[in-house]
Amino acid sequence: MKQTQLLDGKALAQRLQSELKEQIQKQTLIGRPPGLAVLMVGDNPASAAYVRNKERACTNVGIASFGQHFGVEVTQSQLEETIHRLNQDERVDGILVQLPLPEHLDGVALLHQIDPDKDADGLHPTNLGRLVRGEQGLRSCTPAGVMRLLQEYQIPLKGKQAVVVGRSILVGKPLALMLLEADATVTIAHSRSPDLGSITQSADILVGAVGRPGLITADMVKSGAVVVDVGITRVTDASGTSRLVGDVDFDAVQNVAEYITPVPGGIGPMTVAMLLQNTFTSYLQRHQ
Ligand SMILES: Nc1nc(=O)c2c([nH]1)NC[C@@H]1CN(c3ccc(C(=O)N[C@@H](CCC(=O)O)C(=O)O)cc3)C=[N+]21
Repeated sequence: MKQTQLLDGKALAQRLQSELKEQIQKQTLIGRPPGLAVLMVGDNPASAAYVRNKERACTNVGIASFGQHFGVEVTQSQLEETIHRLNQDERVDGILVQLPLPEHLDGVALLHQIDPDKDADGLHPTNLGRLVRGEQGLRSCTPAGVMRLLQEYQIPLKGKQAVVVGRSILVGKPLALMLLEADATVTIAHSRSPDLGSITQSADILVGAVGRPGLITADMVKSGAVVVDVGITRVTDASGTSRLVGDVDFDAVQNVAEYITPVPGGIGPMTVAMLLQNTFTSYLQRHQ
């Protein structure tokens, strides 16, 4: 059997971050570094770990962090006021509300309050609309990270069959549009799609973006396909050790796929790299 090739998101993300660091060091005319504000609510340990990762990555490349961590008792209007203040704050180029939020808060309403030009997550309706229209705009980080990784390995997309499993606003829907923009023939499948395997079998590019470990098994993958695993679930085994697993049964699928992303070390680090990139892009654009 031909050896599968890893799509090494971790290595590419590291390279992109050192390139970004150099670019930021060269921006002396603006007189301040780019700034990113990550807003987090509550004490979800996974979210806290991601937020720490993002802030560490900011420090590494020279982006100033204006993050705030709120207790679960914070109100919708307190968060809205915070966002309005950050919208006005000249030191801040990117604002991100870490999801998921506690039940009593309306995350969509918060997204609407973010200045679209500071929407580092690319989730404001204006930026999603720009994506639908094929206009320039800030793009959601995870799907942008998938596209950048595919580009790096020169995976052809034009005229290829792409199947995205998952239809979330964070990943599935925007990624489908980006693949379409790259001239792939795109199918979006999801938890209500009957006979998922027969759909995924047609994929030259197969993306798992559901968040259900082991959903994509080897029999669902066409020989020679490019398999991208966006799902990241933390599981704890019988001995009590926890680890991250994707939607793809990696051990079996690597015998069928030509290219595959690992979890961890695949799309996760690319998401962070794209967040930093978006922050830098809006920093430059706000000073043109
Ligand atoms: N507004 C918002 N925007 C997001 O982009 C967003 C979010 N909310 N909520 C949660 C998800 C999840 N997410 C990840 C980012 C980095 C890694 C990452 O760096 N993962 C590493 C491992 C990290 C570890 O070991 O814990 C890897 O896969 O190699 C994972 C997941 C961003 N998300």
